[in-house]
Amino acid sequence: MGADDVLLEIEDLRTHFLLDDGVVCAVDGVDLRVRKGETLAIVGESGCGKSVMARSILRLVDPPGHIEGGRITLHREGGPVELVGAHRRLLRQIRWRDIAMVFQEPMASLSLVHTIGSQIVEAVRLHENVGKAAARRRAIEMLDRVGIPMPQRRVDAYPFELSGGMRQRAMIAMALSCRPSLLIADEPTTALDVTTQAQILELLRDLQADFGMAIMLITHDLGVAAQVADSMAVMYLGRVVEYGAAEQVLAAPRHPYTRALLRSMPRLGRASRTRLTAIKGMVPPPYARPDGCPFHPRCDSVVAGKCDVVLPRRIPMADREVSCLLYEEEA
Ligand SMILES: Nc1ncnc2c1ncn2[C@@H]1O[C@H](COP(=O)(O)OP(=O)(O)OP(=O)(O)O)[C@@H](O)[C@H]1O
Repeated sequence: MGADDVLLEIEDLRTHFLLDDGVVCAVDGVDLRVRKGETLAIVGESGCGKSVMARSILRLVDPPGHIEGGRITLHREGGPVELVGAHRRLLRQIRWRDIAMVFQEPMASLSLVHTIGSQIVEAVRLHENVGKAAARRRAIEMLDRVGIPMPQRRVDAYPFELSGGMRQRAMIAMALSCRPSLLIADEPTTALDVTTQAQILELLRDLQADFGMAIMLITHDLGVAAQVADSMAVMYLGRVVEYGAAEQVLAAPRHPYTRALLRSMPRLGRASRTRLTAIKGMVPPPYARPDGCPFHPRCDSVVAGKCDVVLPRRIPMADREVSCLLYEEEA
Protein backbone atom coordinates (compact mmCIF):
# COMPACT_ATOMS: atom_id res chain seq x y z
CA MET A 1 0.00 0.00 0.00
CA GLY A 2 1.55 3.29 -1.04
CA ALA A 3 1.60 5.90 1.73
CA ASP A 4 0.07 8.41 -0.72
CA ASP A 5 -3.07 6.29 -0.99
CA VAL A 6 -3.91 6.47 2.69
CA LEU A 7 -6.92 8.61 3.58
CA LEU A 8 -7.40 7.67 7.22
CA GLU A 9 -4.91 6.02 9.51
CA ILE A 10 -5.85 4.62 12.92
CA GLU A 11 -3.01 3.73 15.29
CA ASP A 12 -3.34 1.93 18.61
CA LEU A 13 -6.83 3.32 19.20
CA ARG A 14 -8.22 2.54 22.63
CA THR A 15 -11.77 3.50 23.66
CA HIS A 16 -12.95 2.41 27.08
CA PHE A 17 -16.16 2.67 29.13
CA LEU A 18 -15.60 3.40 32.80
CA LEU A 19 -18.55 1.79 34.58
CA ASP A 20 -19.26 1.11 38.25
CA ASP A 21 -18.61 -2.61 37.72
CA GLY A 22 -15.30 -2.15 35.93
CA VAL A 23 -13.76 -0.96 32.70
CA VAL A 24 -15.04 -2.20 29.34
CA CYS A 25 -12.17 -2.05 26.84
CA ALA A 26 -14.50 -1.83 23.82
CA VAL A 27 -11.66 -0.84 21.49
CA ASP A 28 -8.31 -2.03 22.70
CA GLY A 29 -5.46 -1.23 20.34
CA VAL A 30 -6.88 -0.98 16.82
CA ASP A 31 -4.56 -0.31 13.90
CA LEU A 32 -6.14 0.22 10.48
CA ARG A 33 -5.81 2.21 7.29
CA VAL A 34 -8.49 3.31 4.83
CA ARG A 35 -7.23 4.03 1.32
CA LYS A 36 -8.68 6.73 -0.87
CA GLY A 37 -11.71 5.47 -2.81
CA GLU A 38 -11.73 1.94 -1.38
CA THR A 39 -14.36 0.03 0.57
CA LEU A 40 -13.02 -1.35 3.82
CA ALA A 41 -15.37 -3.77 5.59
CA ILE A 42 -15.12 -4.14 9.35
CA VAL A 43 -16.54 -7.51 10.35
CA GLY A 44 -16.93 -9.53 13.54
CA GLU A 45 -19.55 -10.81 15.96
CA SER A 46 -21.84 -8.51 17.89
CA GLY A 47 -20.05 -6.69 20.70
CA CYS A 48 -16.54 -6.89 19.24
CA GLY A 49 -16.19 -3.11 19.11
CA LYS A 50 -16.98 -2.24 15.47
CA SER A 51 -19.43 0.57 16.23
CA VAL A 52 -17.44 2.07 19.08
CA MET A 53 -14.33 2.09 16.87
CA ALA A 54 -16.22 3.83 14.06
CA ARG A 55 -17.86 6.36 16.37
CA SER A 56 -14.47 7.15 17.91
CA ILE A 57 -13.27 8.50 14.55
CA LEU A 58 -15.61 11.51 14.81
CA ARG A 59 -15.54 11.42 18.63
CA LEU A 60 -19.20 10.45 18.77
CA VAL A 61 -18.80 8.10 21.75
CA ASP A 62 -20.87 9.36 24.67
CA PRO A 63 -19.72 9.22 28.31
CA PRO A 64 -18.92 7.03 30.18
CA GLY A 65 -17.05 6.06 27.03
CA HIS A 66 -13.86 7.92 26.25
CA ILE A 67 -10.84 7.61 24.01
CA GLU A 68 -8.04 6.41 26.22
CA GLY A 69 -5.29 6.76 23.64
CA GLY A 70 -4.09 6.35 20.09
CA ARG A 71 -3.98 8.47 16.96
CA ILE A 72 -6.40 8.93 14.06
CA THR A 73 -4.94 10.84 11.15
CA LEU A 74 -7.07 12.14 8.32
CA HIS A 75 -5.10 13.00 5.19
CA ARG A 76 -7.14 15.80 3.65
CA GLU A 77 -6.32 18.46 1.11
CA GLY A 78 -4.13 20.98 2.86
CA GLY A 79 -2.38 18.42 5.03
CA PRO A 80 -2.94 15.75 7.67
CA VAL A 81 -5.16 16.36 10.71
CA GLU A 82 -5.00 14.36 13.94
CA LEU A 83 -8.57 13.75 15.13
CA VAL A 84 -8.17 12.31 18.66
CA GLY A 85 -6.77 15.55 20.00
CA ALA A 86 -8.58 17.88 17.59
CA HIS A 87 -10.64 20.81 18.83
CA ARG A 88 -14.42 20.27 18.68
CA ARG A 89 -14.71 23.14 16.21
CA LEU A 90 -12.36 21.42 13.78
CA LEU A 91 -14.25 18.15 14.21
CA ARG A 92 -17.51 19.92 13.35
CA GLN A 93 -15.90 21.18 10.13
CA ILE A 94 -14.67 17.71 9.28
CA ARG A 95 -18.00 16.02 9.94
CA TRP A 96 -20.08 15.99 6.70
CA ARG A 97 -17.43 17.77 4.64
CA ASP A 98 -14.64 15.16 4.96
CA ILE A 99 -16.22 12.31 6.87
CA ALA A 100 -19.94 11.50 7.00
CA MET A 101 -21.66 8.70 8.83
CA VAL A 102 -24.85 6.70 8.26
CA PHE A 103 -26.33 4.32 10.80
CA GLN A 104 -28.54 1.23 10.85
CA GLU A 105 -31.49 3.32 11.99
CA PRO A 106 -31.70 6.58 10.03
CA MET A 107 -34.16 7.98 12.58
CA ALA A 108 -31.22 8.12 15.00
CA SER A 109 -29.57 10.81 12.91
CA LEU A 110 -32.48 12.46 11.12
CA SER A 111 -34.48 15.02 13.05
CA LEU A 112 -38.16 14.12 13.42
CA VAL A 113 -39.37 17.69 13.42
CA HIS A 114 -37.61 18.94 10.28
CA THR A 115 -38.22 18.01 6.68
CA ILE A 116 -35.64 15.93 4.82
CA GLY A 117 -34.89 18.91 2.59
CA SER A 118 -34.32 21.39 5.38
CA GLN A 119 -31.86 18.99 7.04
CA ILE A 120 -29.84 18.61 3.85
CA VAL A 121 -29.96 22.38 3.26
CA GLU A 122 -28.63 22.97 6.75
CA ALA A 123 -25.77 20.48 6.33
CA VAL A 124 -24.77 22.03 2.98
CA ARG A 125 -24.95 25.63 4.21
CA LEU A 126 -22.94 24.83 7.32
CA HIS A 127 -20.00 23.90 5.15
CA GLU A 128 -20.38 25.79 1.91
CA ASN A 129 -20.98 29.36 1.12
CA VAL A 130 -24.19 28.83 -0.87
CA GLY A 131 -27.61 30.46 -0.72
CA LYS A 132 -30.80 28.72 0.40
CA ALA A 133 -32.13 28.22 -3.13
CA ALA A 134 -28.89 26.64 -4.37
CA ALA A 135 -28.73 24.38 -1.30
CA ARG A 136 -32.35 23.32 -1.90
CA ARG A 137 -31.50 22.51 -5.52
CA ARG A 138 -28.60 20.40 -4.24
CA ALA A 139 -30.98 18.60 -1.83
CA ILE A 140 -33.38 17.75 -4.69
CA GLU A 141 -30.48 16.65 -6.88
CA MET A 142 -29.15 14.38 -4.13
CA LEU A 143 -32.58 12.87 -3.39
CA ASP A 144 -32.92 12.17 -7.09
CA ARG A 145 -29.43 10.68 -7.22
CA VAL A 146 -30.18 8.22 -4.41
CA GLY A 147 -33.30 7.03 -6.20
CA ILE A 148 -36.08 8.76 -4.27
CA PRO A 149 -39.02 9.18 -6.65
CA MET A 150 -40.53 12.66 -7.06
CA PRO A 151 -37.68 14.41 -5.24
CA GLN A 152 -39.27 17.86 -5.77
CA ARG A 153 -42.12 16.69 -3.52
CA ARG A 154 -40.20 14.44 -1.15
CA VAL A 155 -37.80 17.23 -0.29
CA ASP A 156 -40.60 18.66 1.87
CA ALA A 157 -41.49 15.33 3.51
CA TYR A 158 -40.75 14.50 7.13
CA PRO A 159 -38.67 11.36 7.81
CA PHE A 160 -41.64 9.45 9.30
CA GLU A 161 -43.52 9.88 6.01
CA LEU A 162 -40.97 7.67 4.20
CA SER A 163 -40.55 3.87 4.24
CA GLY A 164 -37.46 2.33 5.91
CA GLY A 165 -35.62 1.91 2.61
CA MET A 166 -36.46 5.47 1.47
CA ARG A 167 -35.36 6.87 4.83
CA GLN A 168 -32.03 5.11 4.47
CA ARG A 169 -31.69 6.62 0.97
CA ALA A 170 -32.51 10.07 2.38
CA MET A 171 -29.87 9.59 5.09
CA ILE A 172 -27.32 8.65 2.42
CA ALA A 173 -28.32 11.73 0.38
CA MET A 174 -27.73 13.91 3.41
CA ALA A 175 -24.42 12.21 4.23
CA LEU A 176 -23.11 12.72 0.72
CA SER A 177 -24.46 16.22 0.15
CA CYS A 178 -21.09 17.81 1.00
CA ARG A 179 -19.11 15.25 -1.03
CA PRO A 180 -17.10 13.71 1.84
CA SER A 181 -13.96 11.71 1.08
CA LEU A 182 -15.01 9.03 3.59
CA LEU A 183 -18.44 7.60 4.32
CA ILE A 184 -18.71 5.49 7.46
CA ALA A 185 -21.71 3.20 7.13
CA ASP A 186 -22.60 1.33 10.33
CA GLU A 187 -24.81 -1.66 9.48
CA PRO A 188 -26.67 0.47 6.91
CA THR A 189 -28.75 -2.42 5.58
CA THR A 190 -29.29 -4.58 8.66
CA ALA A 191 -32.79 -3.32 9.40
CA LEU A 192 -33.96 -3.73 5.79
CA ASP A 193 -35.48 -6.65 3.90
CA VAL A 194 -33.18 -8.60 1.58
CA THR A 195 -34.31 -6.88 -1.64
CA THR A 196 -34.00 -3.37 -0.22
CA GLN A 197 -30.66 -4.36 1.31
CA ALA A 198 -29.32 -5.36 -2.11
CA GLN A 199 -30.62 -2.09 -3.63
CA ILE A 200 -28.93 0.04 -0.97
CA LEU A 201 -25.62 -1.81 -1.39
CA GLU A 202 -25.81 -1.30 -5.14
CA LEU A 203 -26.61 2.36 -4.61
CA LEU A 204 -23.56 2.77 -2.35
CA ARG A 205 -21.38 1.12 -4.98
CA ASP A 206 -22.73 3.43 -7.72
CA LEU A 207 -22.29 6.54 -5.59
CA GLN A 208 -18.76 5.49 -4.74
CA ALA A 209 -17.96 5.18 -8.44
CA ASP A 210 -19.48 8.64 -9.10
CA PHE A 211 -18.06 10.54 -6.13
CA GLY A 212 -14.83 8.60 -5.59
CA MET A 213 -15.27 8.47 -1.82
CA ALA A 214 -13.93 5.73 0.43
CA ILE A 215 -16.41 3.69 2.46
CA MET A 216 -15.86 2.09 5.85
CA LEU A 217 -18.65 -0.47 5.99
CA ILE A 218 -19.43 -2.00 9.36
CA THR A 219 -21.27 -5.26 9.14
CA HIS A 220 -21.70 -8.49 11.05
CA ASP A 221 -22.64 -10.09 7.71
CA LEU A 222 -19.68 -11.57 5.85
CA GLY A 223 -21.90 -12.03 2.79
CA VAL A 224 -22.45 -8.27 2.58
CA ALA A 225 -18.73 -7.65 3.06
CA ALA A 226 -17.89 -10.16 0.32
CA GLN A 227 -20.16 -8.34 -2.12
CA VAL A 228 -18.66 -4.90 -1.77
CA ALA A 229 -15.34 -4.82 0.10
CA ASP A 230 -11.88 -4.22 -1.33
CA SER A 231 -10.24 -4.69 2.06
CA MET A 232 -11.44 -6.36 5.19
CA ALA A 233 -10.63 -6.07 8.88
CA VAL A 234 -11.84 -8.81 11.22
CA MET A 235 -12.34 -7.64 14.81
CA TYR A 236 -12.53 -9.69 17.98
CA LEU A 237 -12.91 -8.22 21.48
CA GLY A 238 -11.76 -4.74 20.58
CA ARG A 239 -8.81 -5.71 18.39
CA VAL A 240 -8.23 -6.32 14.69
CA VAL A 241 -7.13 -9.94 14.34
CA GLU A 242 -6.81 -10.12 10.54
CA TYR A 243 -6.61 -7.35 7.97
CA GLY A 244 -5.97 -7.54 4.23
CA ALA A 245 -7.47 -7.62 0.75
CA ALA A 246 -11.05 -8.91 1.12
CA GLU A 247 -10.73 -11.47 -1.66
CA GLN A 248 -7.64 -13.02 -0.10
CA VAL A 249 -8.94 -12.97 3.47
CA LEU A 250 -12.16 -14.66 2.34
CA ALA A 251 -10.46 -17.19 0.06
CA ALA A 252 -7.66 -18.11 2.46
CA PRO A 253 -8.36 -16.90 6.01
CA ARG A 254 -5.37 -17.28 8.31
CA HIS A 255 -6.50 -16.25 11.77
CA PRO A 256 -8.37 -19.09 13.55
CA TYR A 257 -11.18 -16.62 14.35
CA THR A 258 -11.63 -15.62 10.70
CA ARG A 259 -11.66 -19.31 9.75
CA ALA A 260 -14.28 -20.08 12.40
CA LEU A 261 -16.36 -17.08 11.33
CA LEU A 262 -16.33 -18.28 7.71
CA ARG A 263 -17.24 -21.83 8.70
CA SER A 264 -20.24 -20.46 10.57
CA MET A 265 -21.56 -18.60 7.51
CA PRO A 266 -23.75 -20.13 4.82
CA ARG A 267 -22.44 -20.10 1.23
CA LEU A 268 -19.09 -18.43 1.76
CA GLY A 269 -16.01 -20.59 1.35
CA ARG A 270 -17.85 -23.90 1.41
CA ALA A 271 -19.61 -26.47 -0.72
CA SER A 272 -23.36 -26.05 -0.40
CA ARG A 273 -23.88 -29.36 1.40
CA THR A 274 -21.17 -28.92 3.99
CA ARG A 275 -22.53 -28.40 7.50
CA LEU A 276 -22.25 -25.03 9.14
CA THR A 277 -20.24 -25.03 12.35
CA ALA A 278 -20.99 -22.56 15.10
CA ILE A 279 -17.94 -20.97 16.69
CA LYS A 280 -17.40 -22.85 19.94
CA GLY A 281 -18.11 -21.02 23.18
CA MET A 282 -19.35 -17.49 23.48
CA VAL A 283 -17.88 -14.03 23.34
CA PRO A 284 -16.82 -13.51 26.99
CA PRO A 285 -18.59 -10.79 28.99
CA PRO A 286 -16.99 -7.39 28.43
CA TYR A 287 -15.31 -7.21 31.86
CA ALA A 288 -13.83 -10.70 31.69
CA ARG A 289 -11.18 -10.28 29.02
CA PRO A 290 -9.05 -13.46 28.88
CA ASP A 291 -5.29 -13.18 29.44
CA GLY A 292 -3.03 -13.73 26.44
CA CYS A 293 -4.81 -13.89 23.09
CA PRO A 294 -8.44 -12.82 23.70
CA PHE A 295 -9.65 -15.58 21.34
CA HIS A 296 -7.71 -18.46 22.94
CA PRO A 297 -10.60 -19.96 25.00
CA ARG A 298 -12.56 -20.51 21.75
CA CYS A 299 -9.66 -21.31 19.43
CA ASP A 300 -9.19 -24.67 17.70
CA SER A 301 -5.44 -24.14 17.37
CA VAL A 302 -4.74 -22.96 20.92
CA VAL A 303 -1.27 -23.75 22.29
CA ALA A 304 -1.45 -24.11 26.08
CA GLY A 305 1.14 -22.15 28.01
CA LYS A 306 1.55 -19.75 25.11
CA CYS A 307 -1.75 -18.41 23.75
CA ASP A 308 -3.17 -18.04 27.27
CA VAL A 309 -0.16 -16.00 28.35
CA VAL A 310 1.12 -13.87 25.49
CA LEU A 311 -0.90 -11.16 23.74
CA PRO A 312 -0.10 -11.64 20.03
CA ARG A 313 1.37 -8.69 18.20
CA ARG A 314 0.35 -7.57 14.73
CA ILE A 315 2.38 -9.66 12.27
CA PRO A 316 2.82 -8.16 8.80
CA MET A 317 2.75 -10.77 6.04
CA ALA A 318 3.02 -10.44 2.28
CA ASP A 319 -0.68 -9.81 1.68
CA ARG A 320 -2.13 -9.05 5.12
CA GLU A 321 -1.62 -8.55 8.84
CA VAL A 322 -2.54 -11.24 11.35
CA SER A 323 -2.41 -11.12 15.15
CA CYS A 324 -1.83 -14.75 16.07
CA LEU A 325 1.09 -16.55 17.72
CA LEU A 326 0.84 -19.34 15.10
CA TYR A 327 2.53 -17.02 12.64
CA GLU A 328 5.21 -15.68 14.95
CA GLU A 329 7.87 -17.79 13.26
CA GLU A 330 6.86 -16.73 9.76
CA ALA A 331 7.52 -13.16 10.81
N1 LIG B 1 -22.70 3.06 26.24
C1 LIG B 1 -22.03 1.96 26.58
N2 LIG B 1 -21.81 1.66 27.87
C2 LIG B 1 -21.12 0.54 28.22
N3 LIG B 1 -20.59 -0.34 27.36
C3 LIG B 1 -20.78 -0.09 26.06
C4 LIG B 1 -21.51 1.06 25.59
N4 LIG B 1 -21.52 1.03 24.24
C5 LIG B 1 -20.84 -0.09 23.87
N5 LIG B 1 -20.39 -0.76 24.96
C6 LIG B 1 -19.63 -2.02 24.97
O1 LIG B 1 -18.58 -1.93 24.05
C7 LIG B 1 -18.38 -3.18 23.41
C8 LIG B 1 -18.35 -2.98 21.92
O2 LIG B 1 -19.65 -2.59 21.46
P1 LIG B 1 -19.97 -2.24 19.93
O3 LIG B 1 -21.36 -1.71 19.89
O4 LIG B 1 -18.88 -1.43 19.37
O5 LIG B 1 -19.91 -3.67 19.26
P2 LIG B 1 -20.28 -4.04 17.76
O6 LIG B 1 -19.21 -4.95 17.29
O7 LIG B 1 -20.57 -2.83 16.96
O8 LIG B 1 -21.60 -4.89 17.99
P3 LIG B 1 -23.10 -4.61 17.51
O9 LIG B 1 -23.12 -4.97 16.07
O10 LIG B 1 -23.91 -5.50 18.37
O11 LIG B 1 -23.34 -3.14 17.79
C9 LIG B 1 -19.46 -4.12 23.91
O12 LIG B 1 -18.92 -4.94 24.93
C10 LIG B 1 -20.49 -3.18 24.48
O13 LIG B 1 -21.15 -3.79 25.55
